[in-house]
Amino acid sequence: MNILIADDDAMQRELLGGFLEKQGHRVFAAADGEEALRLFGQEHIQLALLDHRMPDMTGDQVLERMKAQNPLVRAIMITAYGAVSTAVSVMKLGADDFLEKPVDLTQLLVKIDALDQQVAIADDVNELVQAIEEAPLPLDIIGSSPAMRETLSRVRRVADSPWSVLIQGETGTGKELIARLIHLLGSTPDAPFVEVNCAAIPEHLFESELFGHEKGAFTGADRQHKGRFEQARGGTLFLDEVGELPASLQSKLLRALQEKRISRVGSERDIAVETRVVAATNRDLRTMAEDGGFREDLYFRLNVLDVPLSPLRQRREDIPALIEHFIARYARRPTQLAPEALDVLMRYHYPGNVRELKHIIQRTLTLARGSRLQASDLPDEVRRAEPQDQGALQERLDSVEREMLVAALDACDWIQTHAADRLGISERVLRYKMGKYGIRRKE
Ligand SMILES: Nc1ncnc2c1ncn2[C@@H]1O[C@H](COP(=O)(O)OP(=O)(O)OP(=O)(O)O)[C@@H](O)[C@H]1O
Repeated sequence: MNILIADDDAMQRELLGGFLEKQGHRVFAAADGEEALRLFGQEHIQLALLDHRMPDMTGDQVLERMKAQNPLVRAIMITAYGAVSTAVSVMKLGADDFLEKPVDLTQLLVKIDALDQQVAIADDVNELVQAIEEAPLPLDIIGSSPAMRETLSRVRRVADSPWSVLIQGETGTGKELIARLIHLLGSTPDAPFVEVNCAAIPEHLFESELFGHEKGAFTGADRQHKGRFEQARGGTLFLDEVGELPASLQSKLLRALQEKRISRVGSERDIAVETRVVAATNRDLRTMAEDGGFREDLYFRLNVLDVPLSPLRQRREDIPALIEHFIARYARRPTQLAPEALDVLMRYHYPGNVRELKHIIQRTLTLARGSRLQASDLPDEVRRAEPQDQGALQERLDSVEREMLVAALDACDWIQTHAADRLGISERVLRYKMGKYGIRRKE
């Protein structure tokens, strides 16, 4: 096993390390929490032996962070002699076992043996997860920022299920692309992917567009017509801009989703439709549902699984790769980007997100004279855009947050559990934020 020992006592590290190495394990030793976390990030650690009391962090704080990176890591906490209550609490926090100091080496071996099987299972699961996360995507989707990686990992997890998915993000963030990806990674990638833009279809045509109609159902219905629901049978129906769906149709859509049956306009007959629904919106559908602008039951039906997409200005790390991608796709000859042009593009705030960046590159490629795109080739509104004063914004947000925390604590007589409840956050998050802003009760 690869075992990490974290203990500020050098003698203890050497004693345990030497002993475990003799048993055939690979040992990594750390003198404090920070070093332990660094090693954990670099090495494939299967078991951690953590001293509960270290100068910079407690063992359970270290373990909590390790678990955030790899929830299946195994850990034995080493506590002071007689500290049974600590031992119980560290087990609650996710350690598999504990040992009291001075560590009895025979007992240590017994405990490690007991964890052997679990380590093997954890390794298998991690390998599987990694293979899924790293499999190539069937579409060209650029994004290695943490936000985009999180989105893509979520997509991989939800794609294979039959449940409805709601993709939420500003205009141009790639919602349609993600919907197609969900379809292609799903269980019926060869079945149809049918799109309906709920904002583009006039209300009076909507029902027949979605559910179809029989010949003679209304004036002008000179032929039978299959609706998009039926066309998407066995595959995916993508409801774009679902927030724009008129109220009268929301209930009809809800019925179709609940009963998995539709009827064409002008027909009494029900038709069974096994269609997966993926919806997208740039509106805040939850607030709309709360305010009565969107049926709440339909919102819950659509939002069984949700995939949020961040605006491009919140994942600027993706901009260079996206530019490269669009240049490769649209340039007619080898083209480069001058560093000053990249600077300008990195600073711009992209209200139209990735679509806007794509249009900027297309436009610049058409108008630029040389094979090197200069800052002066970029559209005026991009060059002239005020740099986003992120520092100032963050400062304002922080000061508002701090004020809210203090007000809640004051109102609750500084009882943290109550204040956390009032703010709708966990007590742990409250404590973290109090630490961050140095909030202490005034004497
Ligand atoms: N991560 C990405 N990698 C590559 N291309 C992207 C990415 N995200 C978006 N695009 C491209 O940007 C354009 C806009 O994407 P898309 O139409 O999916 O956005 P949307 O969120 O559905 O927009 P709207 O809300 O206006 O319907 C498309 O040409 C798409 O291919």
